[in-house]
Amino acid sequence: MVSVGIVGWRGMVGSVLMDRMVAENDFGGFEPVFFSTSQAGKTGPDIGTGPQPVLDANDVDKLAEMDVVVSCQGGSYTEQIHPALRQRGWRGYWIDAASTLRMTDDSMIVLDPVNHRLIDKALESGTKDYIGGNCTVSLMLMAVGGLFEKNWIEWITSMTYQSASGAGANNMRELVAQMGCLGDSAKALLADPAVSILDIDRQISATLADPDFPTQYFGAPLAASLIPWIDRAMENGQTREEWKGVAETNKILGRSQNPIPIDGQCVRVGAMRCHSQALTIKLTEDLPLNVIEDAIVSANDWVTVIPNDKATTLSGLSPAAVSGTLGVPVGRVRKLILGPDYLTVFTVGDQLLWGAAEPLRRALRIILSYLDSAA
Ligand SMILES: NC(=O)C1=CN([C@@H]2O[C@H](COP(=O)(O)OP(=O)(O)OC[C@H]3O[C@@H](n4cnc5c(N)ncnc54)[C@H](OP(=O)(O)O)[C@@H]3O)[C@@H](O)[C@H]2O)C=CC1
Ligand SMILES: N[C@@H](CC(=O)OP(=O)(O)O)C(=O)O
Repeated sequence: MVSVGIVGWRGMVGSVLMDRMVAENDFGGFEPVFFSTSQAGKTGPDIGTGPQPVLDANDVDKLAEMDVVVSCQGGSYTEQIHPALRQRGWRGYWIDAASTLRMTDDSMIVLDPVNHRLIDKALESGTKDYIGGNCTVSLMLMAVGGLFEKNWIEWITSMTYQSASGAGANNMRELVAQMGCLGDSAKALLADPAVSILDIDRQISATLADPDFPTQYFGAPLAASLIPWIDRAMENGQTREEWKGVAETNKILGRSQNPIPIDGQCVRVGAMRCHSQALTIKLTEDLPLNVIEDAIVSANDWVTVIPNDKATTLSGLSPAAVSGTLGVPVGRVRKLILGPDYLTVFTVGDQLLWGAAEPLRRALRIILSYLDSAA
């Protein structure tokens, strides 16, 4: 039976992955083996088949016994373990959430509703590293993959509204702590309807500026504010998150030789786990909106078009509405006054599901079924 080593199952992305695998009955037909850098010898996650022993995730010999390794452990783990495994001749499949291997020549970025055909080709040609894409990129492609498929996109500029979860579990906690701190500081003033809103605003501003305001992880207030910087600086003035938009999208689409220009500003906002994006799309031709919407919704089973009215937008096109679901709504679809070939859309998606865990569990299924058919 195929053995699948799972590393990083305790973390945020890994826990979402475990939940999805249990929900989809993915555990079956292979032998799961759980690894941890800190819990070796303890009991693993409950996957409905009784307690699982946990092995040491730094034990390269044990990992090398696996046919497939799935890692949600993070980039430094990948940097250390992946080369060690390959150097000792391991030819197994490596599926990873971390960005480390995404742009290597030997890897495939997996987002099967968009690039299943390329994944199949990669399997046939012997590719062994299958890496989940950047969350913002994967969610953008889930939203408007239909327009890419039709070759209707000349370029895109994306303005993002990215959730705290993209920065990690501690950052999510810090966002909630910041919200709590602000709420507490204004509580007495809010209780008195006669208090001026400007007094409340002054109180909030003072709390945001207080040296004790919790900013250890974000480095700045996020609640009642935003942070227009994600990831590290690139030499050309982009942040790395912005660079990933063009680099990863074109790799996922297999267009590295003939890339579609994509650029914009990536901004952290006070949402918990859904990234939102406003896209300006330069179309290759003037297409009617109904034709555009048809192409968007027919691209995959999760994307929907939200009618461009206030009530439906408020109820269906927000992080609050989408959080914890696999749905990828696309709304505010209209032509810009810039011209008939300038389209704008707004889209929201769960950053931990389609943005991280879901492409990995589906890549595992594809690889297992490939191994099964090759056996
Ligand atoms: N966060 C995100 O939204 C996204 C993350 N990714 C990538 O996924 C990878 C993992 O990210 P993420 O899940 O956020 O990382 P986490 O920090 O949540 O988890 C990583 C590891 O930390 C260890 N750990 C230490 N203390 C705890 C604890 N109290 N609870 C749970 N785990 C703990 C666990 O390893 P051990 O069992 O060995 O102790 C765990 O596997 C990163 O490479 C990231 O780039 C990709 C897309 C989106
Ligand atoms: N950088 C993303 C999250 C993430 O982990 O991205 P990547 O997998 O590309 O490092 C964000 O902060 O929202």
